[in-house]
Amino acid sequence: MKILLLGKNGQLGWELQRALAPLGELIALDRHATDFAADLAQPDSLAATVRALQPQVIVNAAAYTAVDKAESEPELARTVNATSPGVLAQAAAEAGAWLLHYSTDYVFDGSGTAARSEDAATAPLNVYGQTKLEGEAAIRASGCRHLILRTSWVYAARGGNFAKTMLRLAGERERLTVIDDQIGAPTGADLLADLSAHMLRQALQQPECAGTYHAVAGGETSWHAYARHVIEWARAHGHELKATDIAAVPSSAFATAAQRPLNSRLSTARLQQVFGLHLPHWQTGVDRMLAEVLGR
Ligand SMILES: NC(=O)C1=CN([C@@H]2O[C@H](COP(=O)(O)OP(=O)(O)OC[C@H]3O[C@@H](n4cnc5c(N)ncnc54)[C@H](O)[C@@H]3O)[C@@H](O)[C@H]2O)C=CC1
Repeated sequence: MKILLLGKNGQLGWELQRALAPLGELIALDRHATDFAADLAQPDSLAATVRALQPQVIVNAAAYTAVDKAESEPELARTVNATSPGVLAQAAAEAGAWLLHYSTDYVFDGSGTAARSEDAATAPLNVYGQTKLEGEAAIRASGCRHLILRTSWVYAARGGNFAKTMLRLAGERERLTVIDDQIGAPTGADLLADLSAHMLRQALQQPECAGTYHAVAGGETSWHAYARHVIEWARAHGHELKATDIAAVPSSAFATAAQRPLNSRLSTARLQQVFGLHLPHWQTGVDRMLAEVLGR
């Protein structure tokens, strides 16, 4: 089996290179690939890449993920997050290939406190969420066999992430202020990549598993409790940090270009039921990432 992976160097793409490798011949590209066009800002070039490579599976880990910047670059965000996934989906439909694609909790408005199911009404608050939602719709409209995994608060050991930023700030300052009114589940790119591989393997055998799934780690937290957890973990493992006061503040204390949903709780009942997979608690993955990053 031939698998085409786009966006190979993002948080998720990097982990997918590992997780998808045992499933078949993996061709992993990023936007600067020279042999085959793989820049999602250039939708017209993508169909030729699919036709030339003839993959049985296309995995799209590429996305415009700069949530605040998207407010001032809506056209580029839309091209990368909606138009190009639609082109890939059309090409997949024509080739009889599967498309595995990722979306976000930001397709919802985050009202209330309940965990949302896949069928809950969408109402994005920002350009990024709107373009990701349009990408989902384009994939469904293409008629290709697909899996769309909506995830949230993705982190990875490689590259920058929220936990690393908190550790750096906690080393520099006595007082940190962190938002406590956005609730969600930090989800490791490694977990998401492993889920992807398992789900893909089953879906290839059972095409009726195609569809949209919420894929996030277990449990829930706020950014504030997440930051406290990270700092306490580091202290418990012998790291000296200056910060003694981790103050909880509302989202309104931080002015950002894009509005973010307060309630990012996603129900994973469908994923667990259809695929029989277990979603470990978010702290399990974060602790593992911290051990990797801090070398303990
Ligand atoms: N990071 C997060 O907190 C969340 C991410 N997601 C979704 O998960 C998926 C993976 O996200 P991450 O790995 O965290 O993002 P990332 O920002 O780490 O990686 C995105 C990748 O897309 C590539 N890319 C950007 N523009 C491109 C273009 N024009 N052509 C080709 N490649 C391009 C980037 O170079 C990068 O390698 C995306 O679909 C994202 O929308 C969903 C919810 C939360």
